[in-house]
Amino acid sequence: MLRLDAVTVSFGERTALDAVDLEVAEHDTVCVLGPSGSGKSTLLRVVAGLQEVHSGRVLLSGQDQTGVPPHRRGVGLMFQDHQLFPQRDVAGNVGFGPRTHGMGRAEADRRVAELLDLVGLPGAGRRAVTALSGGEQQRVALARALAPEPRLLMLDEPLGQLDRGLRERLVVELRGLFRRLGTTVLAVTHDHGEAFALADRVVVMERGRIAQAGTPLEVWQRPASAFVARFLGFDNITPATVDGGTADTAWGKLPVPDDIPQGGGQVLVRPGGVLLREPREGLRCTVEARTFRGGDASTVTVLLRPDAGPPLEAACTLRDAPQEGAEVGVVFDPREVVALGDPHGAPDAAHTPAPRTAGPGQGPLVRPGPGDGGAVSPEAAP
Ligand SMILES: Nc1ncnc2c1ncn2[C@@H]1O[C@H](COP(=O)(O)OP(=O)(O)OP(=O)(O)O)[C@@H](O)[C@H]1O
Repeated sequence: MLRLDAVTVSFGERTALDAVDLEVAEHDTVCVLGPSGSGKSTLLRVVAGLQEVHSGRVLLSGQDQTGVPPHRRGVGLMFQDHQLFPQRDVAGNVGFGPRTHGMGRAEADRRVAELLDLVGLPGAGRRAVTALSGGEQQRVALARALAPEPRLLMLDEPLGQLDRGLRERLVVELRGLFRRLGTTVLAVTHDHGEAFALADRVVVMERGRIAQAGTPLEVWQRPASAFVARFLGFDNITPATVDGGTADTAWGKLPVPDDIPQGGGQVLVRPGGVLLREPREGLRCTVEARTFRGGDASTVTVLLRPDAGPPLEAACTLRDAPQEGAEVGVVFDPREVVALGDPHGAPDAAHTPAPRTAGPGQGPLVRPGPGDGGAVSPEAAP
């Protein structure tokens, strides 16, 4: 459906997109994730035809879009701030695209009613958009973006301004809606929880480049670099030398999975792999703090200060969480130890899945769950 070939965009000295290759298969939802300034919005603008490329090409359904103006590309774009027309009512907003494309009034009215049903606002056509809640405006904006039946729907921080509870609900609804309609979606967000809940594939950007692309589960289970791991909220990262079944680290010798690359590099230990024991066992640590993870008060992150090495985070249930100031021992679960690629963010070839162009329904769905501030969290992943 969509292909970017080595797309580069520069603003003066600043390279916003640096030879980006990307594919989005028909019916897939791809979420582009990344910190502020990593190039996410520029990527959408390039596909929409709102931003010229300095080199490379954008292809939609195999056709080079060079020189094709935005309104002829057949893509829909929904911005973070909705950009609804305040002087028009809900129906006027949703019907705007079809009407300007020459659809008759009766047919456009039917379409508007259909779309309002679809987004959960049946009968809201005559309401003033200024009198709607943020979540309702969001739905109207979505219905308006869907109305011209774009071959590709692009969403820029679609749930960015909504409160957390609403985002959690809407992200599940959106996913269901896109599945039912078979819409092809390219969305950008800086919230990894949202991306993991919505996407068949996620693309993590770092300074204008793709740091990793894969299914949510692949990226979550095997972050390709320290940058990706830290962006996903993992902090237990340390240099390591792997020899056989152990890694020599600042925390001592860690057991590692059999398939981990040998030699020098960095490892990540996911918090679930930091197991709390009696103080006599394993690496001795002091409990510095305990924090709740997102909305799930039963899961706690325990921040540990080890006798040796950088701080560690352990995940455990509230029931099992030791008190602040307590002394504990830590042992490591090798299944939660992951080798990371280049610390500067270049993908580790061994762990970066090749871009996939599969059809719908093949990506794992990571259900909303507890998270550290995100709308939904991939921590619910298996
Ligand atoms: N019109 C412009 N003129 C100059 N620099 C720009 C322009 N648009 C974007 N940039 C720069 O290009 C880089 C990428 O910007 P972009 O808006 O794509 O990032 P982003 O990942 O969407 O960020 P955010 O999450 O903050 O929206 C940034 O360094 C930004 O300052």
